[in-house]
Amino acid sequence: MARKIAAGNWKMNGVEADLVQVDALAEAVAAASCDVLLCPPATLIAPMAARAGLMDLYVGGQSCHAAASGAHTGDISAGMLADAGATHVIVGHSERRADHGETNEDVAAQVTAAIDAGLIAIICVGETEAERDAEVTLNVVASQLAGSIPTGALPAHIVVAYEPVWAIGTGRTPTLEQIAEVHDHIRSELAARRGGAANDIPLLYGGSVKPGNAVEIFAVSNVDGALVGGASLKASDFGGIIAALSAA
Ligand SMILES: O=C(CO)COP(=O)(O)O
Repeated sequence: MARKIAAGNWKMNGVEADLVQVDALAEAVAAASCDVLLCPPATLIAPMAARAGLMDLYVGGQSCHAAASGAHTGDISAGMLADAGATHVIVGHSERRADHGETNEDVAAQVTAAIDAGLIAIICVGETEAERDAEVTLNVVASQLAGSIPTGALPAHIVVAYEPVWAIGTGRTPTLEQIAEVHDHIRSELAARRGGAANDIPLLYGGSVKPGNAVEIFAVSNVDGALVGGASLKASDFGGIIAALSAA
């Protein structure tokens, strides 16, 4: 059985004053029966980790470079994220793939770097609206999985997040049947390569998850949690999602 994870991706939002949201999450985290992770901008990783103190809250990065160090202006390495207090890193988010031209090969190299630095890599996959309309969603997701996960990566070191691009920040979500179809497909694709160990890889759904739809999404087969954008910025919303996952 895979661990359950409620993960928040703050994207390029948040300044130090917003860390009060971490304090406000204390009760929800203390009551949680799932892992809780927040991925703030890199500038807030260290202060968030310090703020988390004795709380059972993991802190993660949103991206990392494949190299450990060197002449890569503006980039950050997995080792630097770990040094700042991160335990996880999101890789291959569709916004990185679109804004920075990251390919499956780039993502696979980042996953290797993350694991080498002792981080858990949260690998994002998902189709565009045009791909869904063309009925190639399952193929797209399968080829992203095949290309973005290095063969040597152990299940304990990776998490897969299914994030349909058209559902991100739009308030639209796939139907529960569509989520089940993709998550079941991801599980069987992983099992084809890794056998029974694939069952230990948490599969997160991401894209317009809110407290109001979390309960039904967490009841879907092979959904082990969520990667939450907008609703992770407010402790009251994210707390509701954590509670829904804990009860699932
Ligand atoms: O991209 C996402 C998380 O990585 C999802 O964002 P929203 O929850 O804002 O749709």
